[in-house]
Amino acid sequence: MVVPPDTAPPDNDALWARSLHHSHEGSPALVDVSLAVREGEILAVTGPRGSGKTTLLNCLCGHLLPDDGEVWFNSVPVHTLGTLARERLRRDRFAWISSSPDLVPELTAWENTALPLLLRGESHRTAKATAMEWLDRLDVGAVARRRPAVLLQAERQRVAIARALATTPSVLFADEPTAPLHRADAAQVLRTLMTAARSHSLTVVLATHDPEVAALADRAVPLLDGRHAATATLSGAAGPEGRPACSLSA
Ligand SMILES: Nc1ncnc2c1ncn2[C@@H]1O[C@H](COP(=O)(O)OP(=O)(O)OP(=O)(O)O)[C@@H](O)[C@H]1O
Repeated sequence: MVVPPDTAPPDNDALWARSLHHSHEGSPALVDVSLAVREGEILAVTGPRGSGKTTLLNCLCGHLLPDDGEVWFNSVPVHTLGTLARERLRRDRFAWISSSPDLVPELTAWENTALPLLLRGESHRTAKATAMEWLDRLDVGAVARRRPAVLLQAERQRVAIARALATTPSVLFADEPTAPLHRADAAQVLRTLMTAARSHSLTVVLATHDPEVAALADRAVPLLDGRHAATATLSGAAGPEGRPACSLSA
């Protein structure tokens, strides 16, 4: 389906992007990608290495400004916001899980998990209780008082996931969230992540190259070389809920 240039973002879409273009140092990473993510939907962005998944997630969450195109979060035009407003949006409404857990080395596991809650203004007591609850759900409650340096990589990743979920964000961006975990570990962590997302009606945008991980999502948007991979064959095709699998302006 072609998105006409004067179309307003639909009310029931949490995230909506039109005709995104982005280049890294002159090399195109995203070319004319448009998509919509509904409230509470788990959307997988799939594709091989270098297909533009991370760049797309960064544009959607306002970390990167697209060279061209629009990104709307509810009724907020993210692409027009200044740096501070985009930082506030990411702090207050979004959470991000990457494939490498970027924990603060000086803080313990529970302090890392509580940090975004404290930055949002929650009390120390509430933030700690919420952090401990999520660390328990991710099976790392026992290491809550340890610093990242003495944790296993898999434990650090679970802490990073607990930190993201503890904020119950409006949108969770997860970029290969289980990449550093062994297969069985990854399956268990993904189940926890999906259960938490469903029970809290989180909107999730999940970048993955793994078809088994993508199969857990409600819908998948495949990228290849920065473009929607199915441009030629799927344009206008209905998705599982009777809407276009991905709206393209190409
Ligand atoms: N900071 C950067 N500087 C220069 N080129 C970049 C940068 N980030 C990404 N790229 C390039 O942009 C293209 C898309 O990269 P991107 O990381 O978005 O893809 P990806 O699908 O997430 O890949 P991966 O799974 O390897 O992370 C690739 O060609 C990549 O080399």
